[in-house]
Order: sequence, then C-alpha cells, then structure tokens
Amino acid sequence: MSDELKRGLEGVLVAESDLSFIDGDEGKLVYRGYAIEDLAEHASYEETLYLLWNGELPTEAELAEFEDAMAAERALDDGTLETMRRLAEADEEPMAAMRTAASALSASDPDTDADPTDAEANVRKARRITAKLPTALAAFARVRDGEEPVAPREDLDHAANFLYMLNGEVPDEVTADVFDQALVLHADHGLNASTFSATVTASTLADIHSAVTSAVGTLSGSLHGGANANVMRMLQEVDEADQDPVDWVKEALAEGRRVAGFGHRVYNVKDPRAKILGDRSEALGEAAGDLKWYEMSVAIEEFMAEEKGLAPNVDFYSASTYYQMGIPIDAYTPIFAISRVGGWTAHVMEQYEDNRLIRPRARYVGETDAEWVPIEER
Ligand SMILES: CC(=O)SCCNC(=O)CCNC(=O)[C@H](O)C(C)(C)COP(=O)(O)OP(=O)(O)OC[C@H]1O[C@@H](n2cnc3c(N)ncnc32)[C@H](O)[C@@H]1OP(=O)(O)O
Ligand SMILES: O=C([O-])CC(=O)C(=O)O
Repeated sequence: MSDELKRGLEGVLVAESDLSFIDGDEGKLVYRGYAIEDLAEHASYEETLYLLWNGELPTEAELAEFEDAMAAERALDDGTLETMRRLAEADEEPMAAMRTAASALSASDPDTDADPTDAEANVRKARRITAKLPTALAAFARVRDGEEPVAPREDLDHAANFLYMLNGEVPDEVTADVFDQALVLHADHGLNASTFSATVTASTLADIHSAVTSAVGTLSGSLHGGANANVMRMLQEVDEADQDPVDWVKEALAEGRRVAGFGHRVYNVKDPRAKILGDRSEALGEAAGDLKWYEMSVAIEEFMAEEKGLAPNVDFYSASTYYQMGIPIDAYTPIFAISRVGGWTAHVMEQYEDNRLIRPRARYVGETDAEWVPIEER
C-alpha cells in the first residue's frame, strides 16, 4: 500500500475506459476514437449518445430508430412535472431542481425494480433519464418565469425540442444547430469530477438514478460546471460597469480570486471545445451585428495567457454563446447536465460491467490515544 498522498487525486489512474480520451498537452479530445471537431461538425447529439452508449456510430436506420425511441421518452410523469412546478414556485436553484428531477424520475421508471447492474434495463433507463431531464429543466424554467410548461414534441430533434420547450417556439436552424453542437461538446470528458462521482456511486451497486443524482450535485460547483454561469456574470459585470475587461481581471487576481472559465486539471493548453465554442460565439455576434461579448472574452483570454499562462476551458466560451442565444444565465449549468448525462450514464454502465468498489484512503493526521472523558467532566 503506497503512502504517497495525491491531493485531488491528480493524475491517479483508477479505471480503464474506452469512452473518451484527452491529450492535455496537445489539446485533443476524442469520444470512442472520433475527434471532437468531427463530432461537433458532423454528429447530432443523438448520434453522439448512440456512439457513447453502443461503442460505434449508428447506420442511418439505427439512428432513425434511436431518435424515435429517445423522442418517445420525452414526456414527464405527473409526479416529476408537479415537483418541478413546486420547486420553481419556491424559487429553488435550477441545479438543485435538476438534482431532484434526476432522483424523482426513478419513481416512474418502468425498470426501477430491475437489478442495478441489469445491462439491458440500464440502457433503457439511461435513455429515459437523458430524454426527460431537458423536459424537467424547461418546465422548471418556464414556471419560474410565470409561464406554463410546454409539452415536448416528437417531431423535433433533441436540441431543437429543448429550445422549443424552453421558449415556446421552434428555434431557427442556426440556433438549433449551435445548441446541438454545444450538447455534443459537453457529452463526455473522461473521469471529470461529476463522472467520477457517478462511478463512485455506481461502484457500491447503487442504481443509475442514484449515480446521476450524485453527478448532478457534483457538477453544480463553481470549480466544475458551475463556472459557465459565473463567466457570464463576470462579462455582465464588466459591461454594466463599462469597465475594461482586463482591469476587471487584474483586480480579481489581485484579490486572490479565480477567473471562471480558465485553468483545467488535464489541459495545459486551450481546451479544444473552447476553440469551437469561441468560433460559435463569434459567429453569433457577427450575425447579430454586435461582437461585444466575444471581443470582451478574447481580451480576457489574451490577458490570462500572458499574465497567468492559463487558457480557457469549455465553460469560457459556452457562456457568451448561450447568452447570445437568449438562454437564461442560471440555465447554463443545467444545460451542461442535460448533455453530460449521456457521458455519466455511459461511464456508469462501463463501471457495472467490471465493477470494483471505489474506496480510497485518507492519511489520518488526528490523535490516536485520546483518553475518554465522561460528558459531565468536559
Ligand atoms: C467543465 C469544467 O469543469 S472545466 C473547469 C471549470 N472551472 C473553472 O473554470 C473555475 C476556475 N478554474 C479553477 O479553479 C481551476 O483551474 C480548476 C479547478 C479547474 C483546476 O484546478 P487544479 O487542477 O486543482 O489547479 P489548482 O487549483 O491547483 O491551480 C493551480 C494554480 O493555478 C491557479 N489557477 C488555476 N485556475 C485559475 C483561475 N481560473 N484563475 C486564477 N488562478 C487560477 C491557482 O491559483 C494555482 O496557483 P498557485 O499554485 O499559485 O496557488
Ligand atoms: O474534465 C474535467 O475535469 C472538467 C471538464 O472539462 C469537463 O468535465 O468537461
């Protein structure tokens, strides 16, 4: 047994996986062998899910069947819909609502009584959770804004249907495409914290709903998925104060604060997803005739590279991309969740296939010989 301490488990290998590969020095990301750039350009989110869950790209017929199966699972049961309504009325945090939704969905899942490791039942459960979480998010967001939930449509693809349920109107093709790309880009990323959390939960032979619930909670923090909303809050603050973005960042660094959207445990160079989302952000700005958000982001990126040697991660340019699509800022991290659920469930299924309880150790640095003192004498 090694006594070497690896804070934050940095660099520690704990599993074998053939889902996604990251080369942190080259800035390369692949899902099951396919470069993220190719997937973003050519694959839909459904095709990406199929790849992650089945190990290979679908044929045309397989994809059509899969898309229909996903679309047929979008509607929420009454209990989960009512729960989303109540949480929205109580002004719950959107990520807390997502965490509750992931858990609530197990009550109505037809396979809820299946053994947690039943591979076929897990494929069906993963499909249902992934199909339904966007419906829960859209319902929550609408009720919170004083609107009625919009029922899903089966004739739209996953990305377009989510925007339709959120806004009550079918998105234009460009917006739907950018959103679909964002879903593809966020679908998997090795053993990131939330995926690790899902696999730890699965490793106890808890079920897939429990694993996804753990993962949503883990994603919500500001060092992980929560950073995308903080990036947009930073850009808005700079804009409202009519400040030079570089001055804002200098101040933040001088106060010892971290700049959201920069730095990464694995990438030592720019995250390849940030490159693609940066292009999307620029294109949306050009189409709107206002490059303000993109240019502000570029100024921050250049300064952070020069000053700290830190490059943007995926959360940096997703912020201005979503903002220019009119998505509410506190929905950014839940949107990360509705995409990453594909990766979480794929890793959980991989964990069940070759399970061993995940249980590391802590070096004990406390006392070992304390003398018992009766309560009345303390
Ligand atoms: C989808 C995702 O989860 S991507 C990550 C999203 N999170 C963020 O964008 C939040 C901001 N970034 C960070 O906090 C970090 O870069 C993390 C959490 C992503 C990675 O953290 P770690 O690998 O543990 O690096 P660690 O926290 O040890 O930082 C190393 C050094 O870089 C500095 N640093 C890292 N990121 C930043 C940042 N965004 N702003 C300022 N300084 C930073 C740290 O202060 C530290 O400096 P020090 O050695 O002088 O103390
Ligand atoms: O891999 C990580 O540590 C964080 C990340 O970029 C992701 O989850 O997409």
